[in-house]
Amino acid sequence: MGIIELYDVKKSYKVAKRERSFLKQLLFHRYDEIVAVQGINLQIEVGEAVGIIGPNGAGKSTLIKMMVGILQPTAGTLYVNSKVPYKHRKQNAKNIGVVFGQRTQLWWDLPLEDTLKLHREMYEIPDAIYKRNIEKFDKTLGICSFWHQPVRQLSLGQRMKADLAVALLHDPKLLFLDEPTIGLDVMAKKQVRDFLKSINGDNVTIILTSHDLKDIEEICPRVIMVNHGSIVIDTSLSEIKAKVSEQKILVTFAEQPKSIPVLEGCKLVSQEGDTFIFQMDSLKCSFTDFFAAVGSKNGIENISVQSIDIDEIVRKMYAEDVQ
Ligand SMILES: Nc1ncnc2c1ncn2[C@@H]1O[C@H](COP(=O)(O)OP(=O)(O)OP(=O)(O)O)[C@@H](O)[C@H]1O
Repeated sequence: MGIIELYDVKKSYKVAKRERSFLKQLLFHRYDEIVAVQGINLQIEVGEAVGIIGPNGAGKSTLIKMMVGILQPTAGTLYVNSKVPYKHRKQNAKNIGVVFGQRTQLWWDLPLEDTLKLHREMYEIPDAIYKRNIEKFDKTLGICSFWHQPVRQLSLGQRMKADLAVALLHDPKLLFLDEPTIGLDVMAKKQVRDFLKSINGDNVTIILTSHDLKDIEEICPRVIMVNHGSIVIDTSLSEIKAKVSEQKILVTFAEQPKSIPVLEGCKLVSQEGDTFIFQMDSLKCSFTDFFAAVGSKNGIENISVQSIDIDEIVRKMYAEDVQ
């Protein structure tokens, strides 16, 4: 059995319908139904690191909230650690860690030290494990350098590190993260990503949602793309990249080009200084065709090929509403 299993899970929200007249609004309580998740089947095994991506409003947070036990599915069955999360919220909480980048579990006016000690009491963490974990988090995240500072004084990066320490203090085997690197600088992002990779190496299963695809690319071998409440892709980012047949060709001409030929499957997209940037679909146009057409009209000084950036690929997939 997987650590997470979903069978035809659905979730819809009821929102009060806005009536045209105030009287109608007062007298009738009518509702609209928003379907956030529609019939998802999914299995995640122990030790996996899975990235959940999708455009705004796709249903990612709703999906995670059901796994965490905050929300009850409207239909279908969902198991986390063989338990139904919303029915066994306390027990589920003992086995999972949760980090929501936009919110914090830390006590705002207390130093980090006090939140961690409170957490130790709540989760009945033995002293030896508490000590071992604090040492580990200090070594990897440097938490002791801001140990005595009230949380409200911490920088965003320090707060995220503190949140990770709190979420993992009780040694959960499953960690949920929603936008863990939002607002962090490049150094802090790297530290958080390295840390997550290392705990995944220690067999902690990771479920991560992020709009920063570098998080996904670095941490998650498996990627699930959600759109309109359904899973539209379940694969790896390298698979997604491999399926994309488009490439960027950067050309510097020996002198100002006389004319740029029109070629099927290849278009000039921009120019940066002396460099002309073409986008070529290798299914429609070969490199030889490109070279023959463009190079025969103008002398080429330098040419290089770049694969399309992952952000660009996924942005395009969202825009095309992939099915
Ligand atoms: N509490 C709620 N009440 C009513 N509708 C909701 C509620 N929460 C979410 N929704 C709706 O459900 C749909 C899915 O929302 P959800 O927050 O799960 O998407 P998301 O993929 O996490 O989006 P984002 O990337 O912007 O965080 C959206 O249409 C949203 O408006």
